[in-house]
Amino acid sequence: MSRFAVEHVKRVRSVVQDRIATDQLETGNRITRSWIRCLHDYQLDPGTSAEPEVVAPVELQERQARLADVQAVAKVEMANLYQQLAGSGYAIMLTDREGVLLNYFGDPAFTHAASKTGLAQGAVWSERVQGTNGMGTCLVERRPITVHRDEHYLSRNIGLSCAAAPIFDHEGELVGVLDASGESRLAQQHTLALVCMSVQMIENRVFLHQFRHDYILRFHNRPEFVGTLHEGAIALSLEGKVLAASRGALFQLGFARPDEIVGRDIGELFNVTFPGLLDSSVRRAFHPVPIFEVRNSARFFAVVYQPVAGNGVRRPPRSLPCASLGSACALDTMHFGDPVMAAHVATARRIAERNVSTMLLGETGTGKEVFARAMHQSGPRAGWPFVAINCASIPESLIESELFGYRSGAFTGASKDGQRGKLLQANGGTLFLDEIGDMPFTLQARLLRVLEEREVVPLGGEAPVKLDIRLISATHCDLDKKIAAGEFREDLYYRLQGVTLRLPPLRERADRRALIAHLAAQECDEGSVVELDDALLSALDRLRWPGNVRQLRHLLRSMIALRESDCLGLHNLPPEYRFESGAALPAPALALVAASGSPLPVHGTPGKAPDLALSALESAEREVLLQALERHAWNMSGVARELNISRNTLYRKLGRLNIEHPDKKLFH
Ligand SMILES: Nc1ncnc2c1ncn2[C@@H]1O[C@H](COP(=O)(O)OP(=O)(O)OP(=O)(O)O)[C@@H](O)[C@H]1O
Repeated sequence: MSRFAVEHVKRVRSVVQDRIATDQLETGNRITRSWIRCLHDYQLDPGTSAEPEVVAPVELQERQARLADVQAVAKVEMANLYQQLAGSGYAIMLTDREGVLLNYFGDPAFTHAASKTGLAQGAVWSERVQGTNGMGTCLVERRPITVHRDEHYLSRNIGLSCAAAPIFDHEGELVGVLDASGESRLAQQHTLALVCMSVQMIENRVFLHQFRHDYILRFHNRPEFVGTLHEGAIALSLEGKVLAASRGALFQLGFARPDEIVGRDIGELFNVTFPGLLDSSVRRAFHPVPIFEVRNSARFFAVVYQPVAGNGVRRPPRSLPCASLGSACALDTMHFGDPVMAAHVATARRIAERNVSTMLLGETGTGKEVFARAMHQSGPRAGWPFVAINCASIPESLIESELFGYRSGAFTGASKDGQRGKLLQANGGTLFLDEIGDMPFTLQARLLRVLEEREVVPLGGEAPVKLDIRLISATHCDLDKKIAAGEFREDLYYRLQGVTLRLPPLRERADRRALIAHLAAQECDEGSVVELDDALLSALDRLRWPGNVRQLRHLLRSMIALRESDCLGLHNLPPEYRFESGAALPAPALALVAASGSPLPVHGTPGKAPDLALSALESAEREVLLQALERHAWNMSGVARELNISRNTLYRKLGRLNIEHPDKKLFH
């Protein structure tokens, strides 16, 4: 035994005996308490040279099978965590509740040394067998813990540094431990925080998977956190009774144990009715809706996800709104009888279960992202993340790290904790690559390689991480032209477009009127009903809608917000829309006519000067854009943000509407 080991054994014995002599068995920190258990209760020799205990292969398989649900999810998270820590000599391990090591991801530099101490599959790391250690002591304490170097009880383990966090099931039962262990000199402060985040992710995903055949309410007090590891999740029966709640849900609602809310009606927790909540989730196309908690009136944002079809799916009662019947309904709301959209929905349903890459084409605002989300919702990946990345709005220099992530210290300015790229954030779920036509050419080759090999190597990292994603891409560009111009790789194009769906512009949709009524209903507050009279519907039906469904939604939103009564008519239509719809001449268009001295040509009239060949609506749009540009002192990012469009879309609009900076300087 080395001199350090001998001194360690002496120190452990003296600390424990001191405590026993002074009758302080229950006091002290967690490490001391653990040492006392080891010597006093388990009668372990801190200097033992006994071989590490390992279960037989058959027993290991049985234990792995018992925790199959957790293991399936944990493997992905372990790979992600390993990737974040790779190169720092760490191994990531999962144990069951008896401390038997079920899975091991090891840094090659560490694996050899680790196997000597028993850090290998099948080894038993309970406190009773291995003394004070991350996994075993975490199981006893039921809390996250780090056990660093000579805080270990056995002298043979003092070269290790372990960060471990417990994994609980939805009933609050401890099911296992996730642990990152490495050689102590490489110990990092933030390791325990990363392990805790991974555990939270595992618990959430296991919850979503286990209750995938039930309704699941996912919520947070910030809308952007719904769908992230910070969210709370509550599984609901068809009648709206709480079946189970995730740890995050209990925490946010201020409950200590699941049995405090299981069996309650959702209306006892939030000021909503279950059918109302289902309805508004579907109507809002699965964007979080505000709800209020009953006890403290705290505001949350929530989405109800529908049961995924499959064996054992219980049929919803007849009284629920049609839109909430079954998971396929997310796709149902994509059309109201338009034959092109109906065919697309049918295709999307046929490929819902298969991992076919899909390319969505269509003008801006036709609903490509909404459609992609509906596809995600209707497939088996619904409980997993939907991650959208807009290739046009991220500066070229950042796209690579956004997509692939990076290891700590990979480049100047990189966060010290590294970052998990969007590809890995989407692991298990769907990655939506919006505006793919604007992806820089050099990055296209790298993306293609990742898609072919189905694994990612983060910037500055060495170890590849397996990738399991469904890919949906979208663009308004003519990719054929881009390929011909050498701006888009043909091989990537074929890899992305397993199935191509072109979403029709709003002006070509045969179900325009029904869609208008549907969106108007979505824009109303719960409980209120707004009617659109025939004259208004006809006027809206005649418009050309360059901004498609997005523009329609915004117009309806402002008309509904400004209404004086619940029946909307032509008088509610803003003046700039009236001319084109045939209702009246719009004020901004009049101003333009007056300024130019010419009559205003209708849209597309040939032979006119380009700056005048604008429809009334385009003139109005031009006016609105000019005002926004003035407001933001011609700052493009500010204008794009205010109008909720990408910078690329904004530049396209400026070109189309002949808007130039007054000083003809470059836009910034
Ligand atoms: N089927 C739909 N149901 C409800 N709302 C829709 C639908 N389609 C589009 N919208 C509305 O239009 C807005 C724009 O949709 P989305 O972002 O999906 O369009 P897009 O084609 O991806 O646009 P862009 O090319 O500019 O990114 C959405 O925020 C939503 O409000």
